[in-house]
Amino acid sequence: MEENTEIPELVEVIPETNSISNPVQEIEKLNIEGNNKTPDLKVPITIVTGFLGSGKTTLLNYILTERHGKKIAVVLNEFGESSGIEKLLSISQDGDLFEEWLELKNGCLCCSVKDNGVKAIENLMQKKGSFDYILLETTGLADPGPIASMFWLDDDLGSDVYLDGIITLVDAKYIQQYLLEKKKDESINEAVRQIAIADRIIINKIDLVTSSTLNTIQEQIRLINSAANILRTEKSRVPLNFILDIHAFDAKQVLTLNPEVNTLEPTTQSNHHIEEDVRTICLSEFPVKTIDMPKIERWVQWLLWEKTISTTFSDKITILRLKGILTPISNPDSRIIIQGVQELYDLQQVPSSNNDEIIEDKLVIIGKNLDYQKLKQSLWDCMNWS
Ligand SMILES: Nc1nc2c(ncn2[C@@H]2O[C@H](COP(=O)(O)OP(=O)(O)OP(=O)(O)O)[C@@H](O)[C@H]2O)c(=O)[nH]1
Repeated sequence: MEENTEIPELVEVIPETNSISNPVQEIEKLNIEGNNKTPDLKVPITIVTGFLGSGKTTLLNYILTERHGKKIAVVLNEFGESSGIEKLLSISQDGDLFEEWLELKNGCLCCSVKDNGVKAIENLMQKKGSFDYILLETTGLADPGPIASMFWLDDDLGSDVYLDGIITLVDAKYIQQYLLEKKKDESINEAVRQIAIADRIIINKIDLVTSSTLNTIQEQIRLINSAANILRTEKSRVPLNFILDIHAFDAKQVLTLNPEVNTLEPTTQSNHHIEEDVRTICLSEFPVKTIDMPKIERWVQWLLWEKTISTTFSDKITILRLKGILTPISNPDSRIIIQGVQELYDLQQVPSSNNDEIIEDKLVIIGKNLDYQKLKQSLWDCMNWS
């Protein structure tokens, strides 16, 4: 294993016109939050995804050899394209390898029923003792959506684990080619899905491309997902607090959605040709100051389950990720936090603190076939639903 050297200089990559928070500031903030965090009895799981050869294993090796004081288990979500029947989970911890075969009637881990992966990890924790942290590496060809859904669990289920965040590695040399790949069934290709669903994106292998190519890649990634934080690096080296203990699915984390998150309408977006038309849209400036929670929930269900904007529009849409902060009619001193991953969603009403008052209501939607005007219209219309 390669000896640890200094982390290479990390380049801030977010274009000014289309940016979220400055990662350097973000890292400082995460540092502070990480240090003061209330101890959590549940074990965090970070999903590490990225297309073939993007540097996932390099990242895991780097994490495991860094000083973090954590007992980390690595779960490899590997499955042969041909078999798809059984799933090998390997847990390595301090060089010790433990393997468990998951017998899945429905195929690989990512298409199995939700419980199986979680139960397998809980069983392993019972057999091998608990871990402080779990890193789950998906195969390069995996759609991380179903895997994320599997580990994004309701608190009430009393699971020992919780989903901390989704990290996507991007191979700077090949990503542009991967983004253009067309699937036979016209569905969204995996490279695009992996970017769309991410909380943190690491553009790796920057030694293999020019800085202008990197800027172009950055723009293409931003068009797909303007809500994720991005860092560029070599050999997958990033500050650990950029990727671990990020609490991306906590309601409080959604409250920190940067006010500058992309508000571009699809028609005004750049000319970079990406076959898979996945975009981030941010709805803000709502017609009413407070929103009826049951109505917004029904609207979210329309989006995620009916895969259309409303009864008025027939366009088929695909939502990969949803994050929102709204103010409920029932209690304007609180906020509604909305999160969604593919067909799963969560709405929570949380009390607002003084700091939250400056955070504007907004809804960030990442998906395919999104029409800004139609989405806005349908959201307005849903306020009049009886
Ligand atoms: N030039 C260069 N090579 C890198 C960099 N990071 C990783 N690599 C190399 O790229 C190759 C693939 O890296 P891995 O970490 O195995 O990638 P992976 O995503 O785990 O690959 P799969 O499991 O096959 O999907 C290895 O030979 C790494 O040493 C980098 O920043 N620059």
